[in-house]
Amino acid sequence: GFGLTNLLPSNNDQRKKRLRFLATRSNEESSSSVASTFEEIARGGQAELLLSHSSVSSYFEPESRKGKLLRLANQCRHSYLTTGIAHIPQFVRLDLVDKMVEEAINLQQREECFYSTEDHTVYQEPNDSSFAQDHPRNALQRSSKWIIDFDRIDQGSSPLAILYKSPELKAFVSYVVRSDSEIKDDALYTSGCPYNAAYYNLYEPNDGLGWHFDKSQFGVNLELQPGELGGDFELCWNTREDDSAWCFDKVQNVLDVSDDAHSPVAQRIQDPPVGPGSLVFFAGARNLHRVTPVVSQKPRINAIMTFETQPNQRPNAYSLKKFFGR
Ligand SMILES: O=C(O)CCC(=O)C(=O)O
Ligand SMILES: [Fe+2]
Repeated sequence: GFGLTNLLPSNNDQRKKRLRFLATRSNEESSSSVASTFEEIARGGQAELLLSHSSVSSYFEPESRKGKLLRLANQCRHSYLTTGIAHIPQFVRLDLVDKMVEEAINLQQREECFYSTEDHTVYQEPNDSSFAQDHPRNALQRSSKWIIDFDRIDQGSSPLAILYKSPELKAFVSYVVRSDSEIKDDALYTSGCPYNAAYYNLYEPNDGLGWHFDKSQFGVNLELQPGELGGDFELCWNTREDDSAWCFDKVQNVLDVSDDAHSPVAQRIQDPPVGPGSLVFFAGARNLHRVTPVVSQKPRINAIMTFETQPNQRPNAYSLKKFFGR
């Protein structure tokens, strides 16, 4: 399904009417008040907890240990470490969720987007001809979705860009995801890539994402318009011990039996029941994950924010070409 054709009525007059409606709506929006700082964005959602301490560096110091924020952070950290996923419902308010949904749809209408349809390997690495074509190293996955990448988002006014670039969010993400005992340095960086730093995903009917490992080290998923039917996020916990191990046997196992509900692999698939505004931390570089095909008409929309342990990191050319068209 191609987005524009699905979103707009097929009748020409109706299409024009719909476009006029969308245009008026976006004019009205820009004249209404827009949240332009992290503080404004955080109000009214669980993200507000990130404002409850005066400086970012004091969030997690002993004197605030009894705080709600630390409890939430520790719950997330524990869940992330033991299941590869942590879920915070209602992290951002619904009016901001609506703003982001509208931003994504408006950019898609203006064709500021890329529809990825190419098959890809699980590892997001080019084919290696020293392995058979059906070996997990080369096995192809079918995916399709729209991406509105970071470069297409208004850096000054988009709530997504403001959220992504805020030191408050980064400090929180760092606390949750960088808790492995082998990691001494807890620094975390936003991406050096102008495209995959933070982006919107739009899945229309039949769109979905095959099994894959992420190229960015840490991914945080902000759910905006979860799929009504289909479009489930599934993560297979413990697929590989580190970001570069191949673990062909485990990967093969997931590819072979994951659709069998009684298989041990299926039981390791995490699928949190998310709602609009949910924040989901997922260890996507280490754990195979996918999005099942969307069945209902309403598109599934979310935003992915990526973080790295080193500054100026970028995904490889393969991933940029296949998914971002860049
Ligand atoms: O859309 C999702 O829920 C997951 C997206 C994802 O895995 C990705 O963009 O790499
Ligand atoms: Fe992913």
